[in-house]
Amino acid sequence: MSLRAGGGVRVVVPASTANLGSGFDALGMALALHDTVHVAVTGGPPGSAVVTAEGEGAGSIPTDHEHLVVRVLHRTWSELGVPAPAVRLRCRNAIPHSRGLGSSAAAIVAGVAAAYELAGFPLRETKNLEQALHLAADCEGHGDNVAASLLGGVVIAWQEADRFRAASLPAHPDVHPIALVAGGESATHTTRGLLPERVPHADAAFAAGRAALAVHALTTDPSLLLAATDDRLHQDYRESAWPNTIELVRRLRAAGVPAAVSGAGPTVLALPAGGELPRTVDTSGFTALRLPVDRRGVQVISELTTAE
Ligand SMILES: Nc1ncnc2c1ncn2[C@@H]1O[C@H](COP(=O)(O)OP(=O)(O)O)[C@@H](O)[C@H]1O
Ligand SMILES: N[C@@H](CCOP(=O)(O)O)C(=O)O
Repeated sequence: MSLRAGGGVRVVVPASTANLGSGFDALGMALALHDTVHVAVTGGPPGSAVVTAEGEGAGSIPTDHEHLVVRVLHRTWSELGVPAPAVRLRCRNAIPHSRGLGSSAAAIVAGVAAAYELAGFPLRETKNLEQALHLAADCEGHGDNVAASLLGGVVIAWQEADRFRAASLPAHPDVHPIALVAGGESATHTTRGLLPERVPHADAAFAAGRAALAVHALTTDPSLLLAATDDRLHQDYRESAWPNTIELVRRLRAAGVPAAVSGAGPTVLALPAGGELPRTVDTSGFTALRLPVDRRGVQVISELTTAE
């Protein structure tokens, strides 16, 4: 692939559900709902960008160098030490924005992945993949959702010194995610502002046990998902932003369904045994989407394009 006019890539990137209840900023899972971004290198003024988008966010997101994917392309090329060419982007967005399904993380991963591949740093090489993960997490501010979109499967994200790292594990075949997508929006940076500086030691210990259990439950023994998805680190602190979301999580859990806020909300993630929600729980106001786990993470395909 090449940064010369005529080079291009198609990037297909999955949504994510972060936190999984107990694993605030540490656990994520990729979901089979995908955005597609075509990036073409053109012969226009270096650094310029023209974006067309259809689907989610079309009409409200920028169509120039302020577009999130373009900003990330530029930052990535700058870090790689290569000059930014002119680009044309075509985006088909299926991931709803500001709902807790990782739309910004997916856009960031699309930008980093496209920039790496076009600059000749393929993500199949471990060193490039590790650097790309760090850069994407640094753009997002935490690693859980970008790691899921980049790597697929169930991810564990952590930091060593200032370095973001992640590992991906395959989900158990009996994990059947249902996203109950809320009608309203909630910006992640707003609800991060509702979190306290400190939490009680007992809650930290509770979270450590349940998050470790969540890895076991998601990969090996889904019968433990109800206990594993119980949270004390973020959901209740954010309740004022989406009371209906918290109420639905409580009703599902009272009915024995493993449920948590998806990412920073307001969507609810349910992981019912057998993949069916009980009819007794009223989910009105939310749209249920069955979204299998995406196992592959971001896919980058080389494309030849027209140069202008
Ligand atoms: N595909 C996209 N293209 C451009 N910008 C995007 C895209 N997806 C998300 N964004 C930006 O990210 C914002 C949503 O980010 P955030 O509040 O973190 O919610 P989410 O949980 O959906 O990631 C959108 O309002 C938009 O500004
Ligand atoms: N751990 C983060 C996850 C945010 O995910 P998003 O998909 O809602 O952006 C948080 O809870 O803030």
